[in-house]
Amino acid sequence: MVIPAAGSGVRLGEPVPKAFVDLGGRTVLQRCVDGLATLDADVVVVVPADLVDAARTQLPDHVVVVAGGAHRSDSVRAGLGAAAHRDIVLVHDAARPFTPVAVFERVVDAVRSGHRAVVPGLPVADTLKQVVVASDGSGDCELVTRTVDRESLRAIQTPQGFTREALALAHADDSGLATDDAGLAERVGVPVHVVPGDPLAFKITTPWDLRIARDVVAEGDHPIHEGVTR
Ligand SMILES: Nc1ccn([C@@H]2O[C@H](COP(=O)(O)OP(=O)(O)OP(=O)(O)O)[C@@H](O)[C@H]2O)c(=O)n1
Ligand SMILES: C[C@](O)(CO)[C@H](O)COP(=O)(O)O
Repeated sequence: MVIPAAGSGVRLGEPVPKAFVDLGGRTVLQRCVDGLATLDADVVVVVPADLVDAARTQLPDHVVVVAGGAHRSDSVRAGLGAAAHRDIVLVHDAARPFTPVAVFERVVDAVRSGHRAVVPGLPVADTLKQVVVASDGSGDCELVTRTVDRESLRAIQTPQGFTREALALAHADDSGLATDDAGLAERVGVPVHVVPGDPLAFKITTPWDLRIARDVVAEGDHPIHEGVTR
């Protein structure tokens, strides 16, 4: 499994890169790795180059740590270069530290059942509108051009699971960039299937997300805490 954790967390705005932000005495990255303890997985963590040594001291010895790149896709490729040769490879954001084990199991089961690329996703709850910059002098307002049919939309999470062949194909162009690995797979014609995600697999992206994450830790009521080393 590859854990991209080399982002800087611009939208979060903390003084340290997002994976190294404290969540109740453990970093985001440590909590993410803790949550994998019951899974049979070889773990490669990808961190900013100047934090490789720090990550090695903070993580269990069996975790391989490598330096990432400028974009998420570059970091994933760096991780793949150090990953064990498994038939199924998962890519999972460090920034989703509370992802329940059941989501990993759903993704892996779907790949085992014959799908080459599988992602967890949730229905979209909000009404979605497409906008353009208003050109009628209405100041900061944007102009709605249409309301999007949300019934066919899914908000996609990680872990994303692939056959080794499909993920290698997705990353064969080593300059390919996308916000997720499934996006690269789609581009090369790999069918991507969606299984149910979980609200606890939310990504810590903004200060609001960090606040929720700290509440989750303080309440200690999330399922991954059951039987998992904290
Ligand atoms: N060059 C990068 C960019 C992102 N990531 C990782 O990819 C995951 C999802 O990325 P995101 O949440 O967008 O993280 P950041 O890029 O850090 O966020 P921002 O865009 O706000 O800077 C995170 O675990 C992040 O550390 C990475 O390994 N290497
Ligand atoms: C991989 C990802 O977390 C799936 O939702 C997401 O695409 C990462 O990119 P973002 O730009 O941080 O949303």
